[in-house]
Amino acid sequence: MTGAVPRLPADLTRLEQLAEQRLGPGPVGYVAGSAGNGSTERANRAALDAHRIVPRMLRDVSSRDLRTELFGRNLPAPLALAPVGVLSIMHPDAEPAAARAAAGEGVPFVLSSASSTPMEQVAEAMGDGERWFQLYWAKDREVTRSFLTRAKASGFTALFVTLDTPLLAWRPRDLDQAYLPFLHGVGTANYFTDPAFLAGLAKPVHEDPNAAVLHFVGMFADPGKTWPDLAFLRENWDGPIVLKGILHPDDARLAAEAGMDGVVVSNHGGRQVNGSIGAAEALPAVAAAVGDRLTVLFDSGIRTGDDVFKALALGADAVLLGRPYAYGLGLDGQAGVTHVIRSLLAEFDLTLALSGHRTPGALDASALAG
Ligand SMILES: Cc1cc2nc3c(=O)[nH]c(=O)nc-3n(C[C@H](O)[C@H](O)[C@H](O)COP(=O)(O)O)c2cc1C
Ligand SMILES: O=C(O)C(=O)c1ccccc1
Repeated sequence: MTGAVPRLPADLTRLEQLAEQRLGPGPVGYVAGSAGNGSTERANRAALDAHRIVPRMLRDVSSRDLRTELFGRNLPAPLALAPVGVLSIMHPDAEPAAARAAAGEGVPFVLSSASSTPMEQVAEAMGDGERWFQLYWAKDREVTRSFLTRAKASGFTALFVTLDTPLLAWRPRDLDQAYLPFLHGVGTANYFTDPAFLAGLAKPVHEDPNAAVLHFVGMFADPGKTWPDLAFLRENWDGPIVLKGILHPDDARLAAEAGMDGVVVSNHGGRQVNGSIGAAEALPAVAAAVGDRLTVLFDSGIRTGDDVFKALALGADAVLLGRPYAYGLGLDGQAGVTHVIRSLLAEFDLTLALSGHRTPGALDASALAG
């Protein structure tokens, strides 16, 4: 044995508890926490657990192929890392470390608008690794336009527009601990380096950092947006656009009508509308409504390889992973994220094989009971 950090467990569901033991209560509380009394976070798990896999036998699973095409890109597996803001609260290496781990495995990294590292630096850390940019759609149109220009110039190929966070939800853990990272300027890196954002400040950031943070809090998202506003994004982004936070099949249809390329069926990991439907409960109806027209991605509650299997069987083309990689980062930096990606995909590959399937595309509802 070398080094002080023990190997991370093969059972990824143990990471949250380990992170609680080894990292500070504020940061871990922020990542692990959810909205309200946590009933939607529990519903996410219950919705996945309610389905059971019904394995098939004698189907020659000696070789499997996890490769998946998304938005015209050939990926090694139906997996990407979800946009998670403020990652420097987990580890000083933050987004560049997580992004390097993703790039090393060929897995796309979705960079949050609220990252603790400017997008240009994350892009540089990734080399030619596949990167997608998550947009918090700001009130200030020039900031949005500038973000799109910067993201394009930095090699981000797809745009993920998060619709479920026009306001931050009531999150009791953060309120009780008085822990809100962005009030200390964490998560503002893309804004504080943006000429359009800086132009909106009365004084430079170093002269009045509190005013700059308050300006960020007041403008990073916009509860006034409606469906016709998507035309602005379509005009200013020539790559794929994916709407994140879709739960209703009618919203998925509206996304298709607005010329979008995909949706992420997600409730933000239970961090926004407490009391809302478990994300996996919403997946079949969304896939039935738009699966032939749009790429359907899924997140919220994925913890194991069998969860990936179930999401694909319920109609997703691929999944995003949120909290588990943030814990991996917190516990062991880039190596921790690599561990999480490899473990999840190895378990998924074995679940696929042992259930009698060779490719992700072979999965449908007939693989499940319940
Ligand atoms: C600490 C934290 C920060 C997040 N920040 C963002 C963000 O900046 N943008 C976004 O679209 N989603 C954000 N999310 C939501 C994730 O992209 C994803 O939807 C969610 O974590 C998936 O659920 P899971 O954590 O159960 O895998 C965040 C989630 C966490 C836990
Ligand atoms: O915490 C979150 O879920 C989130 O989406 C967010 C929003 C703004 C800043 C940092 C994270």
